[in-house]
Amino acid sequence: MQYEISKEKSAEFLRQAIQHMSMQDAAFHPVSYAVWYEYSSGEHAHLIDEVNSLIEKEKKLNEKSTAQLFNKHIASLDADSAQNIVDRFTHVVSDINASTIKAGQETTQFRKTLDAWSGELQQLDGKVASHMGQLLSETANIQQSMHTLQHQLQSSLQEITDLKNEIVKAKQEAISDGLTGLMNRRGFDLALHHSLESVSANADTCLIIGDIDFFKRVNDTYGHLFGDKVIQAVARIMKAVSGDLYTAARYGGEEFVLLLPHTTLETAREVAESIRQHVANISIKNNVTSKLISNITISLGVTAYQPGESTDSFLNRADQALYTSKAKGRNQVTIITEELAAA
Ligand SMILES: Nc1nc2c(ncn2[C@@H]2O[C@H](COP(=O)(O)OP(=O)(O)OP(=O)(O)O)[C@@H](O)[C@H]2O)c(=O)[nH]1
Repeated sequence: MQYEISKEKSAEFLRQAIQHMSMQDAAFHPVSYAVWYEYSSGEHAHLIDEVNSLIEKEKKLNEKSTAQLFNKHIASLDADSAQNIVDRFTHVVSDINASTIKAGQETTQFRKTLDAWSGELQQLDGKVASHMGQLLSETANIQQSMHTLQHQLQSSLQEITDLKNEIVKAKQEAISDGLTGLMNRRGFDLALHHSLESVSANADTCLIIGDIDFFKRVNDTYGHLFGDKVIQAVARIMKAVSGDLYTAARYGGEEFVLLLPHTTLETAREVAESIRQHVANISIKNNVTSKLISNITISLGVTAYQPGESTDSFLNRADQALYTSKAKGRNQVTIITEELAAA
């Protein structure tokens, strides 16, 4: 879905969407707003066809058919697009809410004025007093409708807040690893791109890739659950070593990465060496035999970013360093500089 449209055009879609929504049986909420916004934008031929045929059959869309349309045509959007829809809806509802509050205040003032006049006019002319009574009762009805609308808008705003929180949570979950709480590969790739795009990215940005040694054997010998505990223990080390300075992630099954901005290759090597040593000191209880298992090791590769190179080339060089460590017997750190990689 494209959102690169002019403000005027999007305001026009909003206006049309609200008009359509007001004619349906479904309440005003982000889901129906999203359906009608997309309908009004004219972008989704399938959505438009289905809405038109539903309206032809049912006259109005109810909650169920609106939710079905949303799930079928809109729920597949990514978190950013969903966020976009919610943000736009928040603005619309907040604006309407503000106008309603203002209109409510004006109606209250109007009623007060009528009340004051009513007393005076009653003494003068019975007919005028009767018209005044009608005006007062109609104003009271308007006031009641305003209260109801305000109440509905307040619940819409609450619903939007809940939805926003869910989106924030979904976004967070999309970039974190469930087993370790570290960033996952997707999150790391985003962080890496972001970091390398920044003007301060230079040769003092380093990357460490680590891979637990013979991990298949760990799983085969002690079981998958024990393997998970090992992964979690290594993740804790990565987290502790990173602090606020570096970005750590679980890049794959038993593979970890660490991005070190503003760090020399020598410091990165020391960090990698410290990770290696900490992992070699891991000791985990095997719940089946109650014995402590401590022969866990990790191989690591380290390299420095070469200004202008692609993220793939940066990652590949670190990977090359890691596999040199594996090939040389594991449980060690290898550094590859640009010159060595080219050789
Ligand atoms: N317990 C557990 N195992 C996993 C997980 N993800 C991947 N693995 C296992 O990790 C193992 C990786 O094995 P390999 O890629 O063959 O490598 P390795 O045995 O570590 O050997 P080297 O890397 O050459 O030292 C596989 O057996 C996967 O099943 C996970 O989340 N939990």
